[in-house]
Amino acid sequence: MKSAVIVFPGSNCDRDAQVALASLTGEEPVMVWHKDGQIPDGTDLIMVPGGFSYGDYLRCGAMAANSPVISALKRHAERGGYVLGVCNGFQVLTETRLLPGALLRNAGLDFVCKPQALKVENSNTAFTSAYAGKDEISVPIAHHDGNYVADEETLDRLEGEGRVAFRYAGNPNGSARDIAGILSENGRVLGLMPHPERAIGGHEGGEDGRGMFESLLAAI
Ligand SMILES: NC(=O)CC[C@H](N)C(=O)O
Repeated sequence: MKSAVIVFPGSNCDRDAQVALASLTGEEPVMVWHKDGQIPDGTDLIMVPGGFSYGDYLRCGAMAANSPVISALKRHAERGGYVLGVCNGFQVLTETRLLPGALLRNAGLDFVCKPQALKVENSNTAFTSAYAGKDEISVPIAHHDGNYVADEETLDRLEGEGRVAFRYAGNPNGSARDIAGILSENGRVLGLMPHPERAIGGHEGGEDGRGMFESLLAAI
């Protein structure tokens, strides 16, 4: 599987993403500086990592969503390529409109940083098939703007189309309908606030994040 990780000024989970992809897919991802604007041909998966792109100024992800690499990201998604946006990456994907809705300040106004129980809401997707038969997993969260909102019609559509991939078991941030991660219409773009790349079985946050990479490997 050929993957790329986009790096913005202020990304801070890009190296975690690099380590997770290299160790779980067997191939080093290409690290793409956002200003270069180019994604190598033949890339299967683009990962938009977590962090504080442009210092979270204006709105989290808003400035990154206007950077030169975004047109290549959109072309990749339009061609049916896979995209995984984690935390700040999820915020970037909503700001680019590759995913619907928005991520607002946590309802409690605090930065939340802890292991988080998640319900696997749909294990019949390219990102979640490895979780089949597993209802609940634990993946770390670390954010201050994870409060997912969308209008009722959009939320109903996401649920009706099986595009809610993960829900929080114990809502940490006020997200509508406990939503932790959603898919695009074609099921190939996943945005989620929890960090699977920090839970791959090392010394950090357990190993329940591995399933997302293993599912992708099987799908691709
Ligand atoms: N870990 C992250 O990606 C943080 C995301 C974002 N900057 C927030 O705090 O909401």
